[in-house]
Amino acid sequence: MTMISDVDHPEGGPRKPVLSLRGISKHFGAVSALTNVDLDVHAGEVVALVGDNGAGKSTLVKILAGVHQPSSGTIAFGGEPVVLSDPSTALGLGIATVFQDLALCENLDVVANIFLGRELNPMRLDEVSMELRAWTLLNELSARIPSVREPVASLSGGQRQTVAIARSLLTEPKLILLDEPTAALGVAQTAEVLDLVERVRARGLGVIMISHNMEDVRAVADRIVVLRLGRNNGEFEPDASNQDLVTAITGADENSVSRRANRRHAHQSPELGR
Ligand SMILES: Nc1ncnc2c1ncn2[C@@H]1O[C@H](COP(=O)(O)OP(=O)(O)OP(=O)(O)O)[C@@H](O)[C@H]1O
Repeated sequence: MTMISDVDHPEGGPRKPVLSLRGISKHFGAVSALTNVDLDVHAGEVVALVGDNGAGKSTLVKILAGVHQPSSGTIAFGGEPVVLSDPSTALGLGIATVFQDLALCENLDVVANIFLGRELNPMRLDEVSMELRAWTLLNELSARIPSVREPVASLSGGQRQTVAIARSLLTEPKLILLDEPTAALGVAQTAEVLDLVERVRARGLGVIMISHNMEDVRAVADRIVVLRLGRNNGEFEPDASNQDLVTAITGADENSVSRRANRRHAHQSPELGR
């Protein structure tokens, strides 16, 4: 597996980002979903994208996946300006996306799901080679899947997420976008998926992970980027204080959020966009 960063800079100069967004805006009619967003992501880096409901996270990921076109701004990928005109262009350039619904085919087995879509089997591998490739990929990810011939309908939430991530790695992307990979998972399955994210990072990929769960974000992210009302409202180290994060996400400081929560007799810590 080639590490992108080392190849880019054999003399050891400053690391170039694999992805650079400059001044990205997106309007849906009168709604400004994103305004002038700048963002860099490096190879081997996990960037957590956090923000309240409607902050623009999904819109940003959909622009990178080629689903939406930005209204203005530029995207550079691998140091070159790119136009992500549709999903297959984004995938072909090396940007893979795992959407929240995972887009798995319930009745098909793990191998068939990993190779779902003709563009993922360009070499027209036969069944045995496909099974071997799927096994190798899952082993590299230390995935806990009992059998690649299981229909995905019989797998746990964490295992299904694993299959979807393995499928996205088949095309050897340089950047992977994960849309709330731990949503609705229990403690053990969340830990399994976060381990998987670590292993994807270790392969030298850049990772953008949308999450509403600050514990997950702190566990795995190298950097936390906060979107608020469609703008980049600050970038934080994973050990940033809750107060700083809550302030950036909601615009209110944590104490005033807690006071409001107490008045409602809430027993949980402030919810961040959930
Ligand atoms: N296809 C669309 N048409 C019109 N408005 C849209 C569309 N997609 C998103 N929006 C609007 O853009 C804004 C940002 O939405 P987006 O889904 O990107 O936020 P988000 O941060 O992903 O929120 P959530 O955490 O709830 O998923 C919202 O005001 C939303 O209503």
